[in-house]
Amino acid sequence: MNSLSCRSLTAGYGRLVVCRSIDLHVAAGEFLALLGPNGAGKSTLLRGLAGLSQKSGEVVLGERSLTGLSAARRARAGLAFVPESRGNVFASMTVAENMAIAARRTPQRRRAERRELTSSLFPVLDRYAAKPAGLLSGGEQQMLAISMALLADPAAILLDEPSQGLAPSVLRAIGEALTQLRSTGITILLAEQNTRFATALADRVVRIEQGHLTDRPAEHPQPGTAVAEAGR
Ligand SMILES: Nc1ncnc2c1ncn2[C@@H]1O[C@H](COP(=O)(O)OP(=O)(O)OP(=O)(O)O)[C@@H](O)[C@H]1O
Repeated sequence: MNSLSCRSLTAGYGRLVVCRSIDLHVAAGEFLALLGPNGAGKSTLLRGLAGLSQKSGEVVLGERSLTGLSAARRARAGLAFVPESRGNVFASMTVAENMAIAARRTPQRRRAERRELTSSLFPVLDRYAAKPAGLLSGGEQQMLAISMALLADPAAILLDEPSQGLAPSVLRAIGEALTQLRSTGITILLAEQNTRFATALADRVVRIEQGHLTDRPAEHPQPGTAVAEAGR
């Protein structure tokens, strides 16, 4: 696990600047939720950290500067990113093949440990090992996408609205998995519109509005206490 921070991060698309001069620090092992309404810039900030929309500023993972590195290199350096959109899996390949691809750079011994973790987070995927990933439900594809990110053995993970469009029971399963993941000590930055879901899980919450972090206080119950409720 490593801390993740950015300083004066500006991110956007082409000429469009969405996030301007963002300073953010996620401590090693912390679970931070980034909350904000539709279009506030949550995805753009995560994409900036991941190397997909950064225009300027610094991004640092642990002791290592990721500034100037491509998204692929940032991933290899230990920063995993699970984007918002569905279809973050290889649809025509089986669940097992998707997992094997995700774990290909992970050392053999560590790979077995990671596989044990993902199997315990999302046991349903074990039943579908031989099924083409494209035939999984949206929620199961989300579980597979998170599993694939974890199989690469990252130090920190960026999760973009994993709750989006999920049925309450699936949301509950994802929430429980994230609670379990939190206890492994991995650094987590979760972008969410679902305040209830995110505040139930996170150690700390920050808000973003119109591309700026704000000081507006957020509702913040004890970590992990309302996961089941948030999924109802
Ligand atoms: N690929 C893109 N090209 C141009 N503009 C974009 C692109 N993606 C997002 N935007 C714009 O950037 C702004 C912020 O969008 P972003 O997706 O970061 O917000 P968000 O907080 O994640 O919202 P949501 O919860 O709806 O996903 C919006 O005005 C959006 O239209």
